[in-house]
Amino acid sequence: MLVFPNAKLNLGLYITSQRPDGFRNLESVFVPLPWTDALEVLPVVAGAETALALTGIPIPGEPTTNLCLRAYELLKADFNLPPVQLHLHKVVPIGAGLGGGSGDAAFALRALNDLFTLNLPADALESYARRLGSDCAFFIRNKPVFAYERGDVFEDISLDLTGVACKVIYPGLHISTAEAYSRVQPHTPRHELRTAISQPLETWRDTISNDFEDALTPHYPILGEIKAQLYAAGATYASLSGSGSAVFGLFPGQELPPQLPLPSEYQVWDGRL
Ligand SMILES: C[C@](O)(CO)[C@H](O)COP(=O)(O)OP(=O)(O)OC[C@H]1O[C@@H](n2ccc(N)nc2=O)[C@H](O)[C@@H]1O
Ligand SMILES: Nc1ncnc2c1ncn2[C@@H]1O[C@H](COP(=O)(O)OP(=O)(O)OP(=O)(O)O)[C@@H](O)[C@H]1O
Repeated sequence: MLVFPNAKLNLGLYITSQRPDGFRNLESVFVPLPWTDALEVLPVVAGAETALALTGIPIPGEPTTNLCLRAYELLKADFNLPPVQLHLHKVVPIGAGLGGGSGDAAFALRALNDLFTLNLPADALESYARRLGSDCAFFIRNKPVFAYERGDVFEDISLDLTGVACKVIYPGLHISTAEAYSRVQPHTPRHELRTAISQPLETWRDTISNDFEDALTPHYPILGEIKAQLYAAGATYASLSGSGSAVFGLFPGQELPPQLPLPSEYQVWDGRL
């Protein structure tokens, strides 16, 4: 079985309070971003052991800690799964605020559920996904939502950005999620995100922000420079995604986002949502 785990964008992100479990409560709108890895999950021949092959962008850390394998182990603990051969081809930048690893984990759960006919409903898959990371649960249903608590509890919203031209720029700066959180002091959101997101996209520049962006930009000025470049190129809305360092711009009404003169080492995704 071959699947294509996508990334996500955060439209607005507010860190509202510290939780007793060490995590923070947040409010954000998540939307799928069709920048994808490729993941193959195959049952192996009798006698062979579970293995993971990795190609594409190198992933820091031991392959045994890869979220795809952790997803398999989680289900194997509850179901009698046979060994599998996994192949992950990594394309989505890591440490970018795009949820790349989380998408891999959630798509691995979904693929194993389908391949071995476990018949787990979405609620059950979300519970497994939450155990692998805060962002993982979003990728089970993989549709625009308002997210709260750890970013893993969802409310439906009527937001349709299908076809909107989008540019995502990753400047090669790996910002660890834990470091990013440590730089933000939780506070009451500046805007009511559910109300703001329901207003026309043209208003978002003044009403939707990302607390990580405010906290990280003074330390990493390049983030502000990329955002300014996107607005100068005609973006209607631009922001850091999640805890960065990827910055995106939305260009509604345009066939494709404009080309920008960017350093060749930057990773860029151009397309339509
Ligand atoms: C920044 C976001 O990408 C926004 O969608 C997510 O909140 C990050 O989610 P994630 O990468 O799945 O993060 P996790 O693997 O669950 O947690 C990594 C670290 O981030 C911090 N963390 C994460 C989520 C959260 N709601 N509060 C936190 O304080 C914790 O220090 C945790 O140890
Ligand atoms: N399949 C995977 N893809 C990417 N990173 C993985 C994967 N499996 C495990 N990891 C580990 O997770 C770390 C990246 O997590 P991190 O949260 O920084 O980035 P991310 O998942 O790409 O997106 P985000 O920044 O939105 O959380 C890597 O350093 C790596 O050790």
